[in-house]
Amino acid sequence: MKLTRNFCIIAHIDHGKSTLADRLIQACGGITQREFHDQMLDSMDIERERGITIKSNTVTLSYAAKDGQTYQLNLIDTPGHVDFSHEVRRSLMAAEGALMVVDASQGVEAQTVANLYLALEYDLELLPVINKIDLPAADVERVREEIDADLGLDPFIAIPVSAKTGQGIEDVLEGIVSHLPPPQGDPDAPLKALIFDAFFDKYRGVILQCRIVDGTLKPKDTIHFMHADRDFGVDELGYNQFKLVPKKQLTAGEVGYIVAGVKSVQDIEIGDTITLADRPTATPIPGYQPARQVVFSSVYPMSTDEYQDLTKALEKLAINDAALTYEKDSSAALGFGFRCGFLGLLHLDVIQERLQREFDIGLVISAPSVKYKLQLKDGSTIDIDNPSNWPDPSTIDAASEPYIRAQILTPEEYVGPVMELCRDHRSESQTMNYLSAGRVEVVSEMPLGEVLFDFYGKLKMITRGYGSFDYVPIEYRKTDIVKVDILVNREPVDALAYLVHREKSRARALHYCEQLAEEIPRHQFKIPIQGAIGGTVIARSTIQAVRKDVTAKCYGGDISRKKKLLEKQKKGKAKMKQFGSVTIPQKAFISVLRAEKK
Ligand SMILES: Nc1nc2c(ncn2[C@@H]2O[C@H](COP(=O)(O)OP(=O)(O)OP(=O)(O)O)[C@@H](O)[C@H]2O)c(=O)[nH]1
Repeated sequence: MKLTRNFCIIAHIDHGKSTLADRLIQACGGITQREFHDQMLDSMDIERERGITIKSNTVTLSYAAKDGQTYQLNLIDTPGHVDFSHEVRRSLMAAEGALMVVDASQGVEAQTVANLYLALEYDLELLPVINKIDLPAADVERVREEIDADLGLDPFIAIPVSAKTGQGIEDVLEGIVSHLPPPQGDPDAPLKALIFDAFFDKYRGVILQCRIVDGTLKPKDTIHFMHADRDFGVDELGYNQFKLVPKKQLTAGEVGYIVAGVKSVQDIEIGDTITLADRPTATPIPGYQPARQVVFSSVYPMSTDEYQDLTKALEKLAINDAALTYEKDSSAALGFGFRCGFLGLLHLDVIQERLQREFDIGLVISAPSVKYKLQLKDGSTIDIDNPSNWPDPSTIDAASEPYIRAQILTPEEYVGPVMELCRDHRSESQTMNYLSAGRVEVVSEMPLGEVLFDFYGKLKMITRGYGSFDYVPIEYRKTDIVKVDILVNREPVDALAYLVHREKSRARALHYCEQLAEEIPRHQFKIPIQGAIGGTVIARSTIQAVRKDVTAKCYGGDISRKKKLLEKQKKGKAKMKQFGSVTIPQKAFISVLRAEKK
């Protein structure tokens, strides 16, 4: 155990966590140059395109240090986005130390601080790494000052590196060995191990990633999941070295994989403690938190023929993503679909893209919503995340919605606009802390529902890209929420209904109406589009009538051209939805929601 180091890399998004991980792996000969390709740990296509690490992966490296000893380094990768903070927590729980990467040109940002707090919560030893020193804008001394003043870490142990050129990588490996502590634990005690991740393999079922805290685990042992209260027999265990490398045992302090006949990640709970069924430990590892879905949205296939495909696709995605929940939902306008729960807006985006890209299903997705708590006049309380379940307003006594504490770091000159942005998004309190190097931390308590749509994009715009943002959920607070219906030709399109604070209801309804008026083609009659609360119309626009003959310009002469045009029109129709007598293109739904997210 003295020769083992379990560590994570934490960083603000884009500061180079994945690139540094790749470099460390390469330096330890974890993979040959030929096999090596950039962003090794980001395996999914979408992740690679977006440059965001979503599923954590772990890898065991062997490092021959300058002291003549060979160390086993377990690098536990962590996702880099607020949506996945519970996954970050689990990774941190599996480690004793963390490399805290700070970009030498950007300095400390919101997620650097948020990650620092998380790491301190789990008592991790931190080793600061100043990355991207090859950049002309790199300012290592300024970043050292920030590490001291803003993070409270020892600036003199910070290691300057370039994950791009490889400069300083050896120093990082030496720093890991000398600065981060080895694990502790008793190999003879009853088994206590943390399941910190899991992924699904077509041939082997679920591969569990675990950190053994105490005890020893061997093939053929029966493991017991303490929170899920389920037993599984261990078929195989070993180290993750890009390939799964089977071993005879995993023991206290080690990190490795387990194959145990688990069929779907939904069958177990990540973050759970496993122990031996016939010699259990008395208490699970503390700090367990189940994944929390905070954003909900309905997903419908564009064409009802695709419902089965959508069902299968969601099943497949959920097998590998324990944080995705879905249940049957139906809409008068769109037919059968699913109500899905997500960790945040990015998680929703990723799932939506995968459904469309990997499974090629045309989708209509309703406006994302948070979960509201309602106190009814009959004394009961209900949770509502779906506008279609919104009760008659006269039965509601009080409503509350989830609030967050948002933490924004911005250069001083943008503080005014940032505060204004927060106020525009119903911020209830704002405090400012002046940091080093002319930066300010703005802490604001505001509704989660307000940051779902356009907050992050606007923040980036008003701070010219320098502002950064993170948040933690805090509590539910009283609110005044209304349900807005969107009516096309006087018929409500239920998939477009949304829940919103009364103050914001008109502006959003206007936006919907205008957007739909732009996207819905003219029909042979006039189409009113309205936003309404109950029976009261709060916004409206109109699509004028037109009579359109697509073949008119063919002078009747060219038959094949005429055919082609009709064919084209037919194809176009496949992407249209019929609502009463009005045809709405899929594009219209998408653009209403898109514009909202910006
Ligand atoms: N010039 C320079 N660029 C770097 C260096 N390290 C990383 N980058 C670049 O910075 C960008 C972000 O790097 P990533 O490794 O993807 O960052 P990350 O922190 O893992 O980002 P997420 O996975 O999205 O959390 C990429 O374009 C890298 O090529 C470096 O040392 N020098």
